[in-house]
Amino acid sequence: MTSGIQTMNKDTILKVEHLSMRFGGLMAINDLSLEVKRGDITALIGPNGAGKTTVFNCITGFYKPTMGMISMTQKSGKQYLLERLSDFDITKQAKVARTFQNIRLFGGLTVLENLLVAQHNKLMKASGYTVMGLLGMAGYKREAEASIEMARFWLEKTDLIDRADDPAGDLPYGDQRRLEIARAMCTGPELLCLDEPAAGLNPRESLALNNLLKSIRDDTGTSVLLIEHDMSVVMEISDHVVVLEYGQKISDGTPDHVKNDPKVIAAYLGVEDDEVEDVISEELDGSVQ
Ligand SMILES: Nc1ncnc2c1ncn2[C@@H]1O[C@H](COP(=O)(O)OP(=O)(O)OP(=O)(O)O)[C@@H](O)[C@H]1O
Repeated sequence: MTSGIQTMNKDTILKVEHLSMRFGGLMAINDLSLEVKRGDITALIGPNGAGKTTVFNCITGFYKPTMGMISMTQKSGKQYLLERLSDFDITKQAKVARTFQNIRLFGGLTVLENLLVAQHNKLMKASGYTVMGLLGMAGYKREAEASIEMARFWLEKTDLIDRADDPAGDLPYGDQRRLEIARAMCTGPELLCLDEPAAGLNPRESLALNNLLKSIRDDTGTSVLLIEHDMSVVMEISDHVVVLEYGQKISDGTPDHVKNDPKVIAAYLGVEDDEVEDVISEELDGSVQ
């Protein structure tokens, strides 16, 4: 895991500034600022309804924020203001990919086809957007081979190579979750946003997911932003954790820092800050008896 000092030296890939999102009378996100460092796994955590998915939806263009700025800086130095782009361009130009809380694969297509469809934009560009291009151009053939190679790489990495020709909908749940991540990686993202990737996984699948995410960070340099309720996953793989409650940030730092932050303990136990000490000692007394 990355030390705090190394993290300070990293540059910022995503900067969320004064983000607010209102749904009618409900302020789901209220003046939220946070940063994601390049090459880190950053976890966004918080109790149910804290606003985590809403933040994801603002970053990935599914919602237009009521206020605030979301800037993404690519490795090349190119910058994008995500709140001004469509969801399509956030993936295509800014290179932000995401998965959803509820799996959204093409269940009737094979595992391999799901990974090839993800690379459709690149292939169409290589064809010059013409049928003749599809049929004859050398550039298209090269790109098609590269797409298959990319799909094969991620099938191996996610341990799905033996299921390549099976319909995605036939895979067990844990395999489908990994396929979603493979599909997102096939778009060549610089930032990968994962909404509850460990939800519904058994301990063996959860361990495989941890290893996959660490390998995505370490071997490809892709930055990862994840929402996760499973604290064993968050504490094991994150370099940086941001905690939300009622649409506001209540803690931000290393996993150790947030784990011991009284505000976070209070949020998870559902008590006021000044009652935390009492509740913790009561819990300890209870566990000793
Ligand atoms: N499209 C919407 N319209 C109205 N209210 C919404 C909408 N999306 C989210 N909300 C509300 O915004 C608040 C934050 O919801 P959100 O789904 O972002 O929380 P969350 O932290 O992701 O929760 P969970 O952990 O349960 O997924 C909730 O009160 C939710 O009901």
